[in-house]
Amino acid sequence: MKVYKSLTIAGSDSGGGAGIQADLKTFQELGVFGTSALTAVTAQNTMGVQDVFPLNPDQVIKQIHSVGSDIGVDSLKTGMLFSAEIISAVARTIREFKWEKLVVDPVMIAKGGASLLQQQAVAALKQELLPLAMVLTPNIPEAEVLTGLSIKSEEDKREAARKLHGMGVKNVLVKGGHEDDRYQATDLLFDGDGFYTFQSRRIATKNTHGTGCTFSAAITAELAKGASIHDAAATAKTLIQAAIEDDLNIGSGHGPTNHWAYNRKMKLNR
Ligand SMILES: Nc1ncnc2c1ncn2[C@@H]1O[C@H](COP(=O)(O)OP(=O)(O)OP(=O)(O)O)[C@@H](O)[C@H]1O
Ligand SMILES: Cc1ncc(CO)c(N)n1
Repeated sequence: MKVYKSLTIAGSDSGGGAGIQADLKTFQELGVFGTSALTAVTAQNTMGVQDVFPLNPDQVIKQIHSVGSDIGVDSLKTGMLFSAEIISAVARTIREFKWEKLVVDPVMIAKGGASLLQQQAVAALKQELLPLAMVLTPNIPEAEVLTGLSIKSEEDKREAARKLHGMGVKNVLVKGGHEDDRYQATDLLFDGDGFYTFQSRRIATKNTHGTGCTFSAAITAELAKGASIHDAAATAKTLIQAAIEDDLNIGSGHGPTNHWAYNRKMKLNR
């Protein structure tokens, strides 16, 4: 049996809903062996981020080398990277290993408003990491920071996606979770040629902690198995919909989604 492997380079969420924990659970749900390189430890729960302890770039790089030199990497994703120094070191290492199936989730701010990326690191993200990305998955506020555009309409989303593609990203997937739409959650993919939308019913819930991490981890796992970006995005959208729908209601703030809901839903639909 061929074993597919995905690596996540991201922060730890002690609350288990986002970051490395969400990524590994999602890889598992999609039948992919998950490995990780931690960039930071956060003390975090459904109420917010209580503290952030970044690792130094050498500590991050050593973990990536340990995984890359022995276990192997079919695809990888980045999440919380925190500083320009970590971004530069990670970009250098990805170039060294010549990994191509890279999903960059440009994590900037946690739900409660805590900063997961230093402001001065945005330039490094744009210059060093975006040109290596096979897929970039910004939410609307992240797409605004990266492009300097204000995104209010579907056409604005398209313009932002075109601009990000111009920065060297092969496929741009602008997520619609933050949109002011009561009925639909619509994600937009631009592959350099055409636009594709992935739409679902918007679920009325406060328990959406880690949706972005889970969504980009699902894309990463599907790419490892050889899926096209279009198919990977479709699977990720189905998985995140099932995970949000199956409300766990953990904690008293923004709770996590259910990372094992997808397979159960697929079995029921069979
Ligand atoms: N209430 C909702 N109902 C259905 N789908 C949703 C909802 N909120 C988000 N999504 C979907 O979840 C995925 C992640 O989108 P979102 O824009 O919330 O990412 P994010 O802001 O990076 O998440 P986070 O920072 O909380 O991890 C997208 O596919 C989006 O359409
Ligand atoms: C560690 C970590 N990564 C990403 C996010 C974004 O959801 C978070 N809240 N925490």
